Amino acid sequence: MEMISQNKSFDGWHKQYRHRSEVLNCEMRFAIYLPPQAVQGQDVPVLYWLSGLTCSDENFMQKAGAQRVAADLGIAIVAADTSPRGDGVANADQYDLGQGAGFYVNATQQPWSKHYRMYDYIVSELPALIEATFPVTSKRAISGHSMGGHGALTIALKNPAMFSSVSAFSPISNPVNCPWGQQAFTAYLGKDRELWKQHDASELMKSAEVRIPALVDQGEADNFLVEQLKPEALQAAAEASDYPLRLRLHAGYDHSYYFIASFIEEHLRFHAEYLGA
Ligand SMILES: N[C@@H](CCC(=O)N[C@@H](CSC=O)C(=O)NCC(=O)O)C(=O)O
Repeated sequence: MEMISQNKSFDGWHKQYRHRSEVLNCEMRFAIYLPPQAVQGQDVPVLYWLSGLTCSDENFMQKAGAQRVAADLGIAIVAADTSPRGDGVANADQYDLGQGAGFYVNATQQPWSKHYRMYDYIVSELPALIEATFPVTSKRAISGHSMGGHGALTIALKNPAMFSSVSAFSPISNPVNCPWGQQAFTAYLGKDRELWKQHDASELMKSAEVRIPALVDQGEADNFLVEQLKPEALQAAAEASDYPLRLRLHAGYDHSYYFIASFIEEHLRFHAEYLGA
């Protein structure tokens, strides 16, 4: 693993690393924010952040403004990339499939299955690397935006013992019923829609047996809201299964990082409560 940048921030450090991923079969990059408590030798809990379509490890770290509160609370933040990358990695012409659009699933279909195993990368390889390398505890939370909100919710719902809480901004809440999800799941998982449901937050929430606290924020002026995001499906699933979901709608906010920056402090404080930070 090689460090490729570091910047001091709120008495902690933002660092970017390059590493070889055995799961994804390519070189990957991630970013970590280590709060001052970690710099001073204390082991701290970790929030994993999953970004949306077209993003890398950089969007959240540069735009969300999370470092001040993470420093205050003593939480490390790991921002993953959104897909495998490189010249030898399959890609597509559009922004919502292929590199930058891994959808946090393990692809079973050609030509994607050789590299696109983002589910295993986020659930296994990346946390193992982080916990072996940095001064962190095994207390974890997970959050994300849009495609990354879908990733955070589905990964937490499928692995509730791994995370103490989950949150999302503007998640793709019901991918089996929206164009982004249908396109990605057809390409990565094939045509069997029953298999898609294993990666659909609304479907998973209906039948969740172990329930970790969930917070979702959604802007009402989001131009993807009606066609792609469908938070009403998640709300209905939570009501049907009595899931502890807090879904908040915010007038005037759109899909951008201006929205995320407005509410990230509340998400960090929500996670801190369950992380014991
Ligand atoms: N370029 C596309 C829209 C891409 C986009 O809006 N990406 C969002 C995530 S959308 C869902 O996963 C994003 O976070 N962009 C990066 C940023 O820094 O804002 C288009 O033209 O429609």
